[in-house]
Amino acid sequence: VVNGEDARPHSWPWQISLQVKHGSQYHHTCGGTLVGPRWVLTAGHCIWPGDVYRVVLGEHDMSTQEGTEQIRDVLRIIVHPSWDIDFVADGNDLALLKLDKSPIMGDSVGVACLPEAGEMLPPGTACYISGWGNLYTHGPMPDKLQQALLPVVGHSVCSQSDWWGSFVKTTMICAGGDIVSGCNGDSGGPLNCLGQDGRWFVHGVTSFVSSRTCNEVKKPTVFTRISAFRDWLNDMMLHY
Ligand SMILES: CC(C)[C@H](NC(=O)C(F)(F)F)C(=O)N[C@@H](C)C(=O)Nc1ccc(C(F)(F)F)cc1
Repeated sequence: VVNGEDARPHSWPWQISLQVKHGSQYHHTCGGTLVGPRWVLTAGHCIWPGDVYRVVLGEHDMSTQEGTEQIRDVLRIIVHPSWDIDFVADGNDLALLKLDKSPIMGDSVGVACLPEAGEMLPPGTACYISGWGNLYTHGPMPDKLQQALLPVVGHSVCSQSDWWGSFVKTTMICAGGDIVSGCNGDSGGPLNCLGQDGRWFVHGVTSFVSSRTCNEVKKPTVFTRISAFRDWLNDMMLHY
């Protein structure tokens, strides 16, 4: 997250760290959201065939053991059938991970609320991105979970030719701007937006930023719009 701040510990209890095994060590590769007791939603581009993953929940500061961390193995990975890393602009950048067993829910770990199918955020809605991604382009990863307030950019603006043009689809959400943005390592994490009832809802899954620089003018962070995939999510979680 570029130009963000340390999140209050565990204020986004559905935020997870997706970690990939290299040799005998695991390291953070993407964010994700706990969307069911045994289900984590992340980005399709976070998943590479043959890699071994684990999920860390209740995490805040990656450099210390805080006693709130819970580690779970991944039993099954379901990448959206229409996701293609060579066609990022087509969207469908989603993957569902089934955990070997549910984490223990409490103050540090909880399931996210998701928007109903088709629910759209009015432009200008203030949402928070959260993640352990780079603090700036080619910069370091933070130890503590970061967050930043990103205003939602309407599709009519975001699809202008000097913005994302035809690379952005209506199955995506644009948010942020030239000051605050997601960055590599935030991939797959949540876009947290305050609902009418005072609860926080996760509306987006962090998908892409400019390939030139994370916080580029007129290239807001692009998220997969969860409300466009509720049927697929429900079908998968019911069936597998
Ligand atoms: C998509 C991921 C590989 C990666 N995502 C992120 O860093 C994330 F945190 F924003 F999710 C990314 O945007 N990386 C940059 C370097 C990139 O490749 N961006 C990119 C932007 C637009 C498009 C296009 F045009 F296809 F839509 C493709 C890639």
